[in-house]
Amino acid sequence: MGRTVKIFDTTLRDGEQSPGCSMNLNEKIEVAKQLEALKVDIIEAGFAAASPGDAAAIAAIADTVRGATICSLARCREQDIEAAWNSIRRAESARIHTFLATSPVHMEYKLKMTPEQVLESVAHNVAFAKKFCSDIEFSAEDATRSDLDFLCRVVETAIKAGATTINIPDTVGYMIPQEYASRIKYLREHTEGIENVILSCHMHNDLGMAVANSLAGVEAGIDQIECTINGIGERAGNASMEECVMALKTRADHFGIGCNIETTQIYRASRMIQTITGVAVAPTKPIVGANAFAHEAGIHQHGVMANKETYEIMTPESVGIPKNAIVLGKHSGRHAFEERLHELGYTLDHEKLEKAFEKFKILADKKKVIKDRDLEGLIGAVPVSGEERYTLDRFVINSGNTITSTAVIRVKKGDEMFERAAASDGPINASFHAIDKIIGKEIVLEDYSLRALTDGEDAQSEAIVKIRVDGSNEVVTGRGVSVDVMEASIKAYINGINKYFND
Ligand SMILES: CC(=O)SCCNC(=O)CCNC(=O)[C@H](O)C(C)(C)COP(=O)(O)OP(=O)(O)OC[C@H]1O[C@@H](n2cnc3c(N)ncnc32)[C@H](O)[C@@H]1OP(=O)(O)O
Ligand SMILES: CC(C)C(=O)C(=O)O
Ligand SMILES: [Mg+2]
Repeated sequence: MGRTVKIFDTTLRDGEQSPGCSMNLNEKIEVAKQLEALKVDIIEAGFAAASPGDAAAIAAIADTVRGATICSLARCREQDIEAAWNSIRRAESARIHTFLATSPVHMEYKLKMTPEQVLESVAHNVAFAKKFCSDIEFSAEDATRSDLDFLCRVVETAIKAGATTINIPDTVGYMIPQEYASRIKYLREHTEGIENVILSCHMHNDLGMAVANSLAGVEAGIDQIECTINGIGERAGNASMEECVMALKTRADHFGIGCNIETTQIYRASRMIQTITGVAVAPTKPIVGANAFAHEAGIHQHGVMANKETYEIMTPESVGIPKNAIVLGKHSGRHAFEERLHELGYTLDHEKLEKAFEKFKILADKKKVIKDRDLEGLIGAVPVSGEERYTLDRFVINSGNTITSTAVIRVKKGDEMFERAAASDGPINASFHAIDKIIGKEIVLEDYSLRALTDGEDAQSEAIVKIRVDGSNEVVTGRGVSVDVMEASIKAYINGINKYFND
């Protein structure tokens, strides 16, 4: 294979801009490590000027991750660029990514700048960033609704000022593949110096064409795809990494273009993002959805039994969905347990493995067969982030359709026990109110969901809560897993509270 494209992952920046997809420091580091395992070329770790928390997370990732370039976004403002540099400066390889909108509507109404002022700002700020860092990316925000000749001038200006990567984003997901390809062709033919830089695409999915547009861009000469795990991102999301990468791999006959991604890490990355954000992908989501490799119809099943290629264009193993060779249950030992975790992509240190094994045995007493989803639930998909300040000790709930629900909850904090009771119109509310009394803070429940992790009567439930503590701007995601729906819900609420205190 001749050409390769770089994969620029922006799960931690644009992905985190998805409503409800905020991540804390430990979670961002876990995601960054998984991106390292995926062998992405560039990790956009955040937007340093957005908040001290964002800047700290980028710096921690710059200190931790090796192999990938670590990048921070910055507006065309000196203070943003300085904040970006300060957060990435310790990375093995660092990039400042600065951007400015170039479409008439953005320039006039949002920036209140004339086209000439935009050109001046690009020249000034790219040159300013270049003083700190040799690797500079410039993005012309809303490039796809910008006047093409003006866009050529902007790109030329950025290149002259020192940009080494030029991104042509479809900020509002407006493009059609052929149209984007011809824009790229026009830019390549009418922009001085463009042959000396990396050309990048960054497509949004408002019309469901982010992946198709990225691939059309690559065919038209784009060298870098900006994308996110599970396609999370602003509004309808960004181009999904797993779809772009597997399209290039599966249709190598058509594209003849490779990338460095270790595709067997895709499934784990997808599960990790779902667990951390509490945002599940649709069962029909390509590559990573629960049905992506399931065959329901008789004719399909018959075909697959004869030869998988009748209905499978890629194998589940190629994206890291492991074959279920070992059945885990109450008679399984540490070796089989550890082996299965390995197959699922988890390597736990001795202490975490022992804790997980203990939990596994307790669960195996309640459930006949422990499935992969149960295991992921059990180890929390990512090793427990931060210290567990509060843990659930016990609960008693009284509920019915003709009575007010009451809950008595006992929570452990260090060596102390705290117990409170509360009444409400439902058992979940009553439990959460009892916990609020113990914590002594105002906690607003923004969202709550419950789903079965596996099928069958003894399935474990996974509860996800999104809470806001003490009027904080940050919504925290908590997660709890149990065969008992009430226990899962209470654990999720306590997990969210622990995360709030760990942030
Ligand atoms: C297409 C994208 O995804 S762009 C990235 C979007 N991501 C985010 O916005 C998340 C992080 N953002 C934030 O935390 C905040 O918006 C901050 C800290 C960056 C700025 O906050 P505030 O100072 O309160 O400004 P606010 O967000 O209300 O408005 C944006 C300001 O930046 C200006 N601006 C927007 N884009 C740019 C740019 N690329 N370069 C320079 N200025 C810009 C706007 O014109 C506006 O300026 P004004 O305050 O002088 O009117
Ligand atoms: C900052 C830029 C690259 C962006 O996210 C967009 O234009 O969508
Ligand atoms: Mg974007």
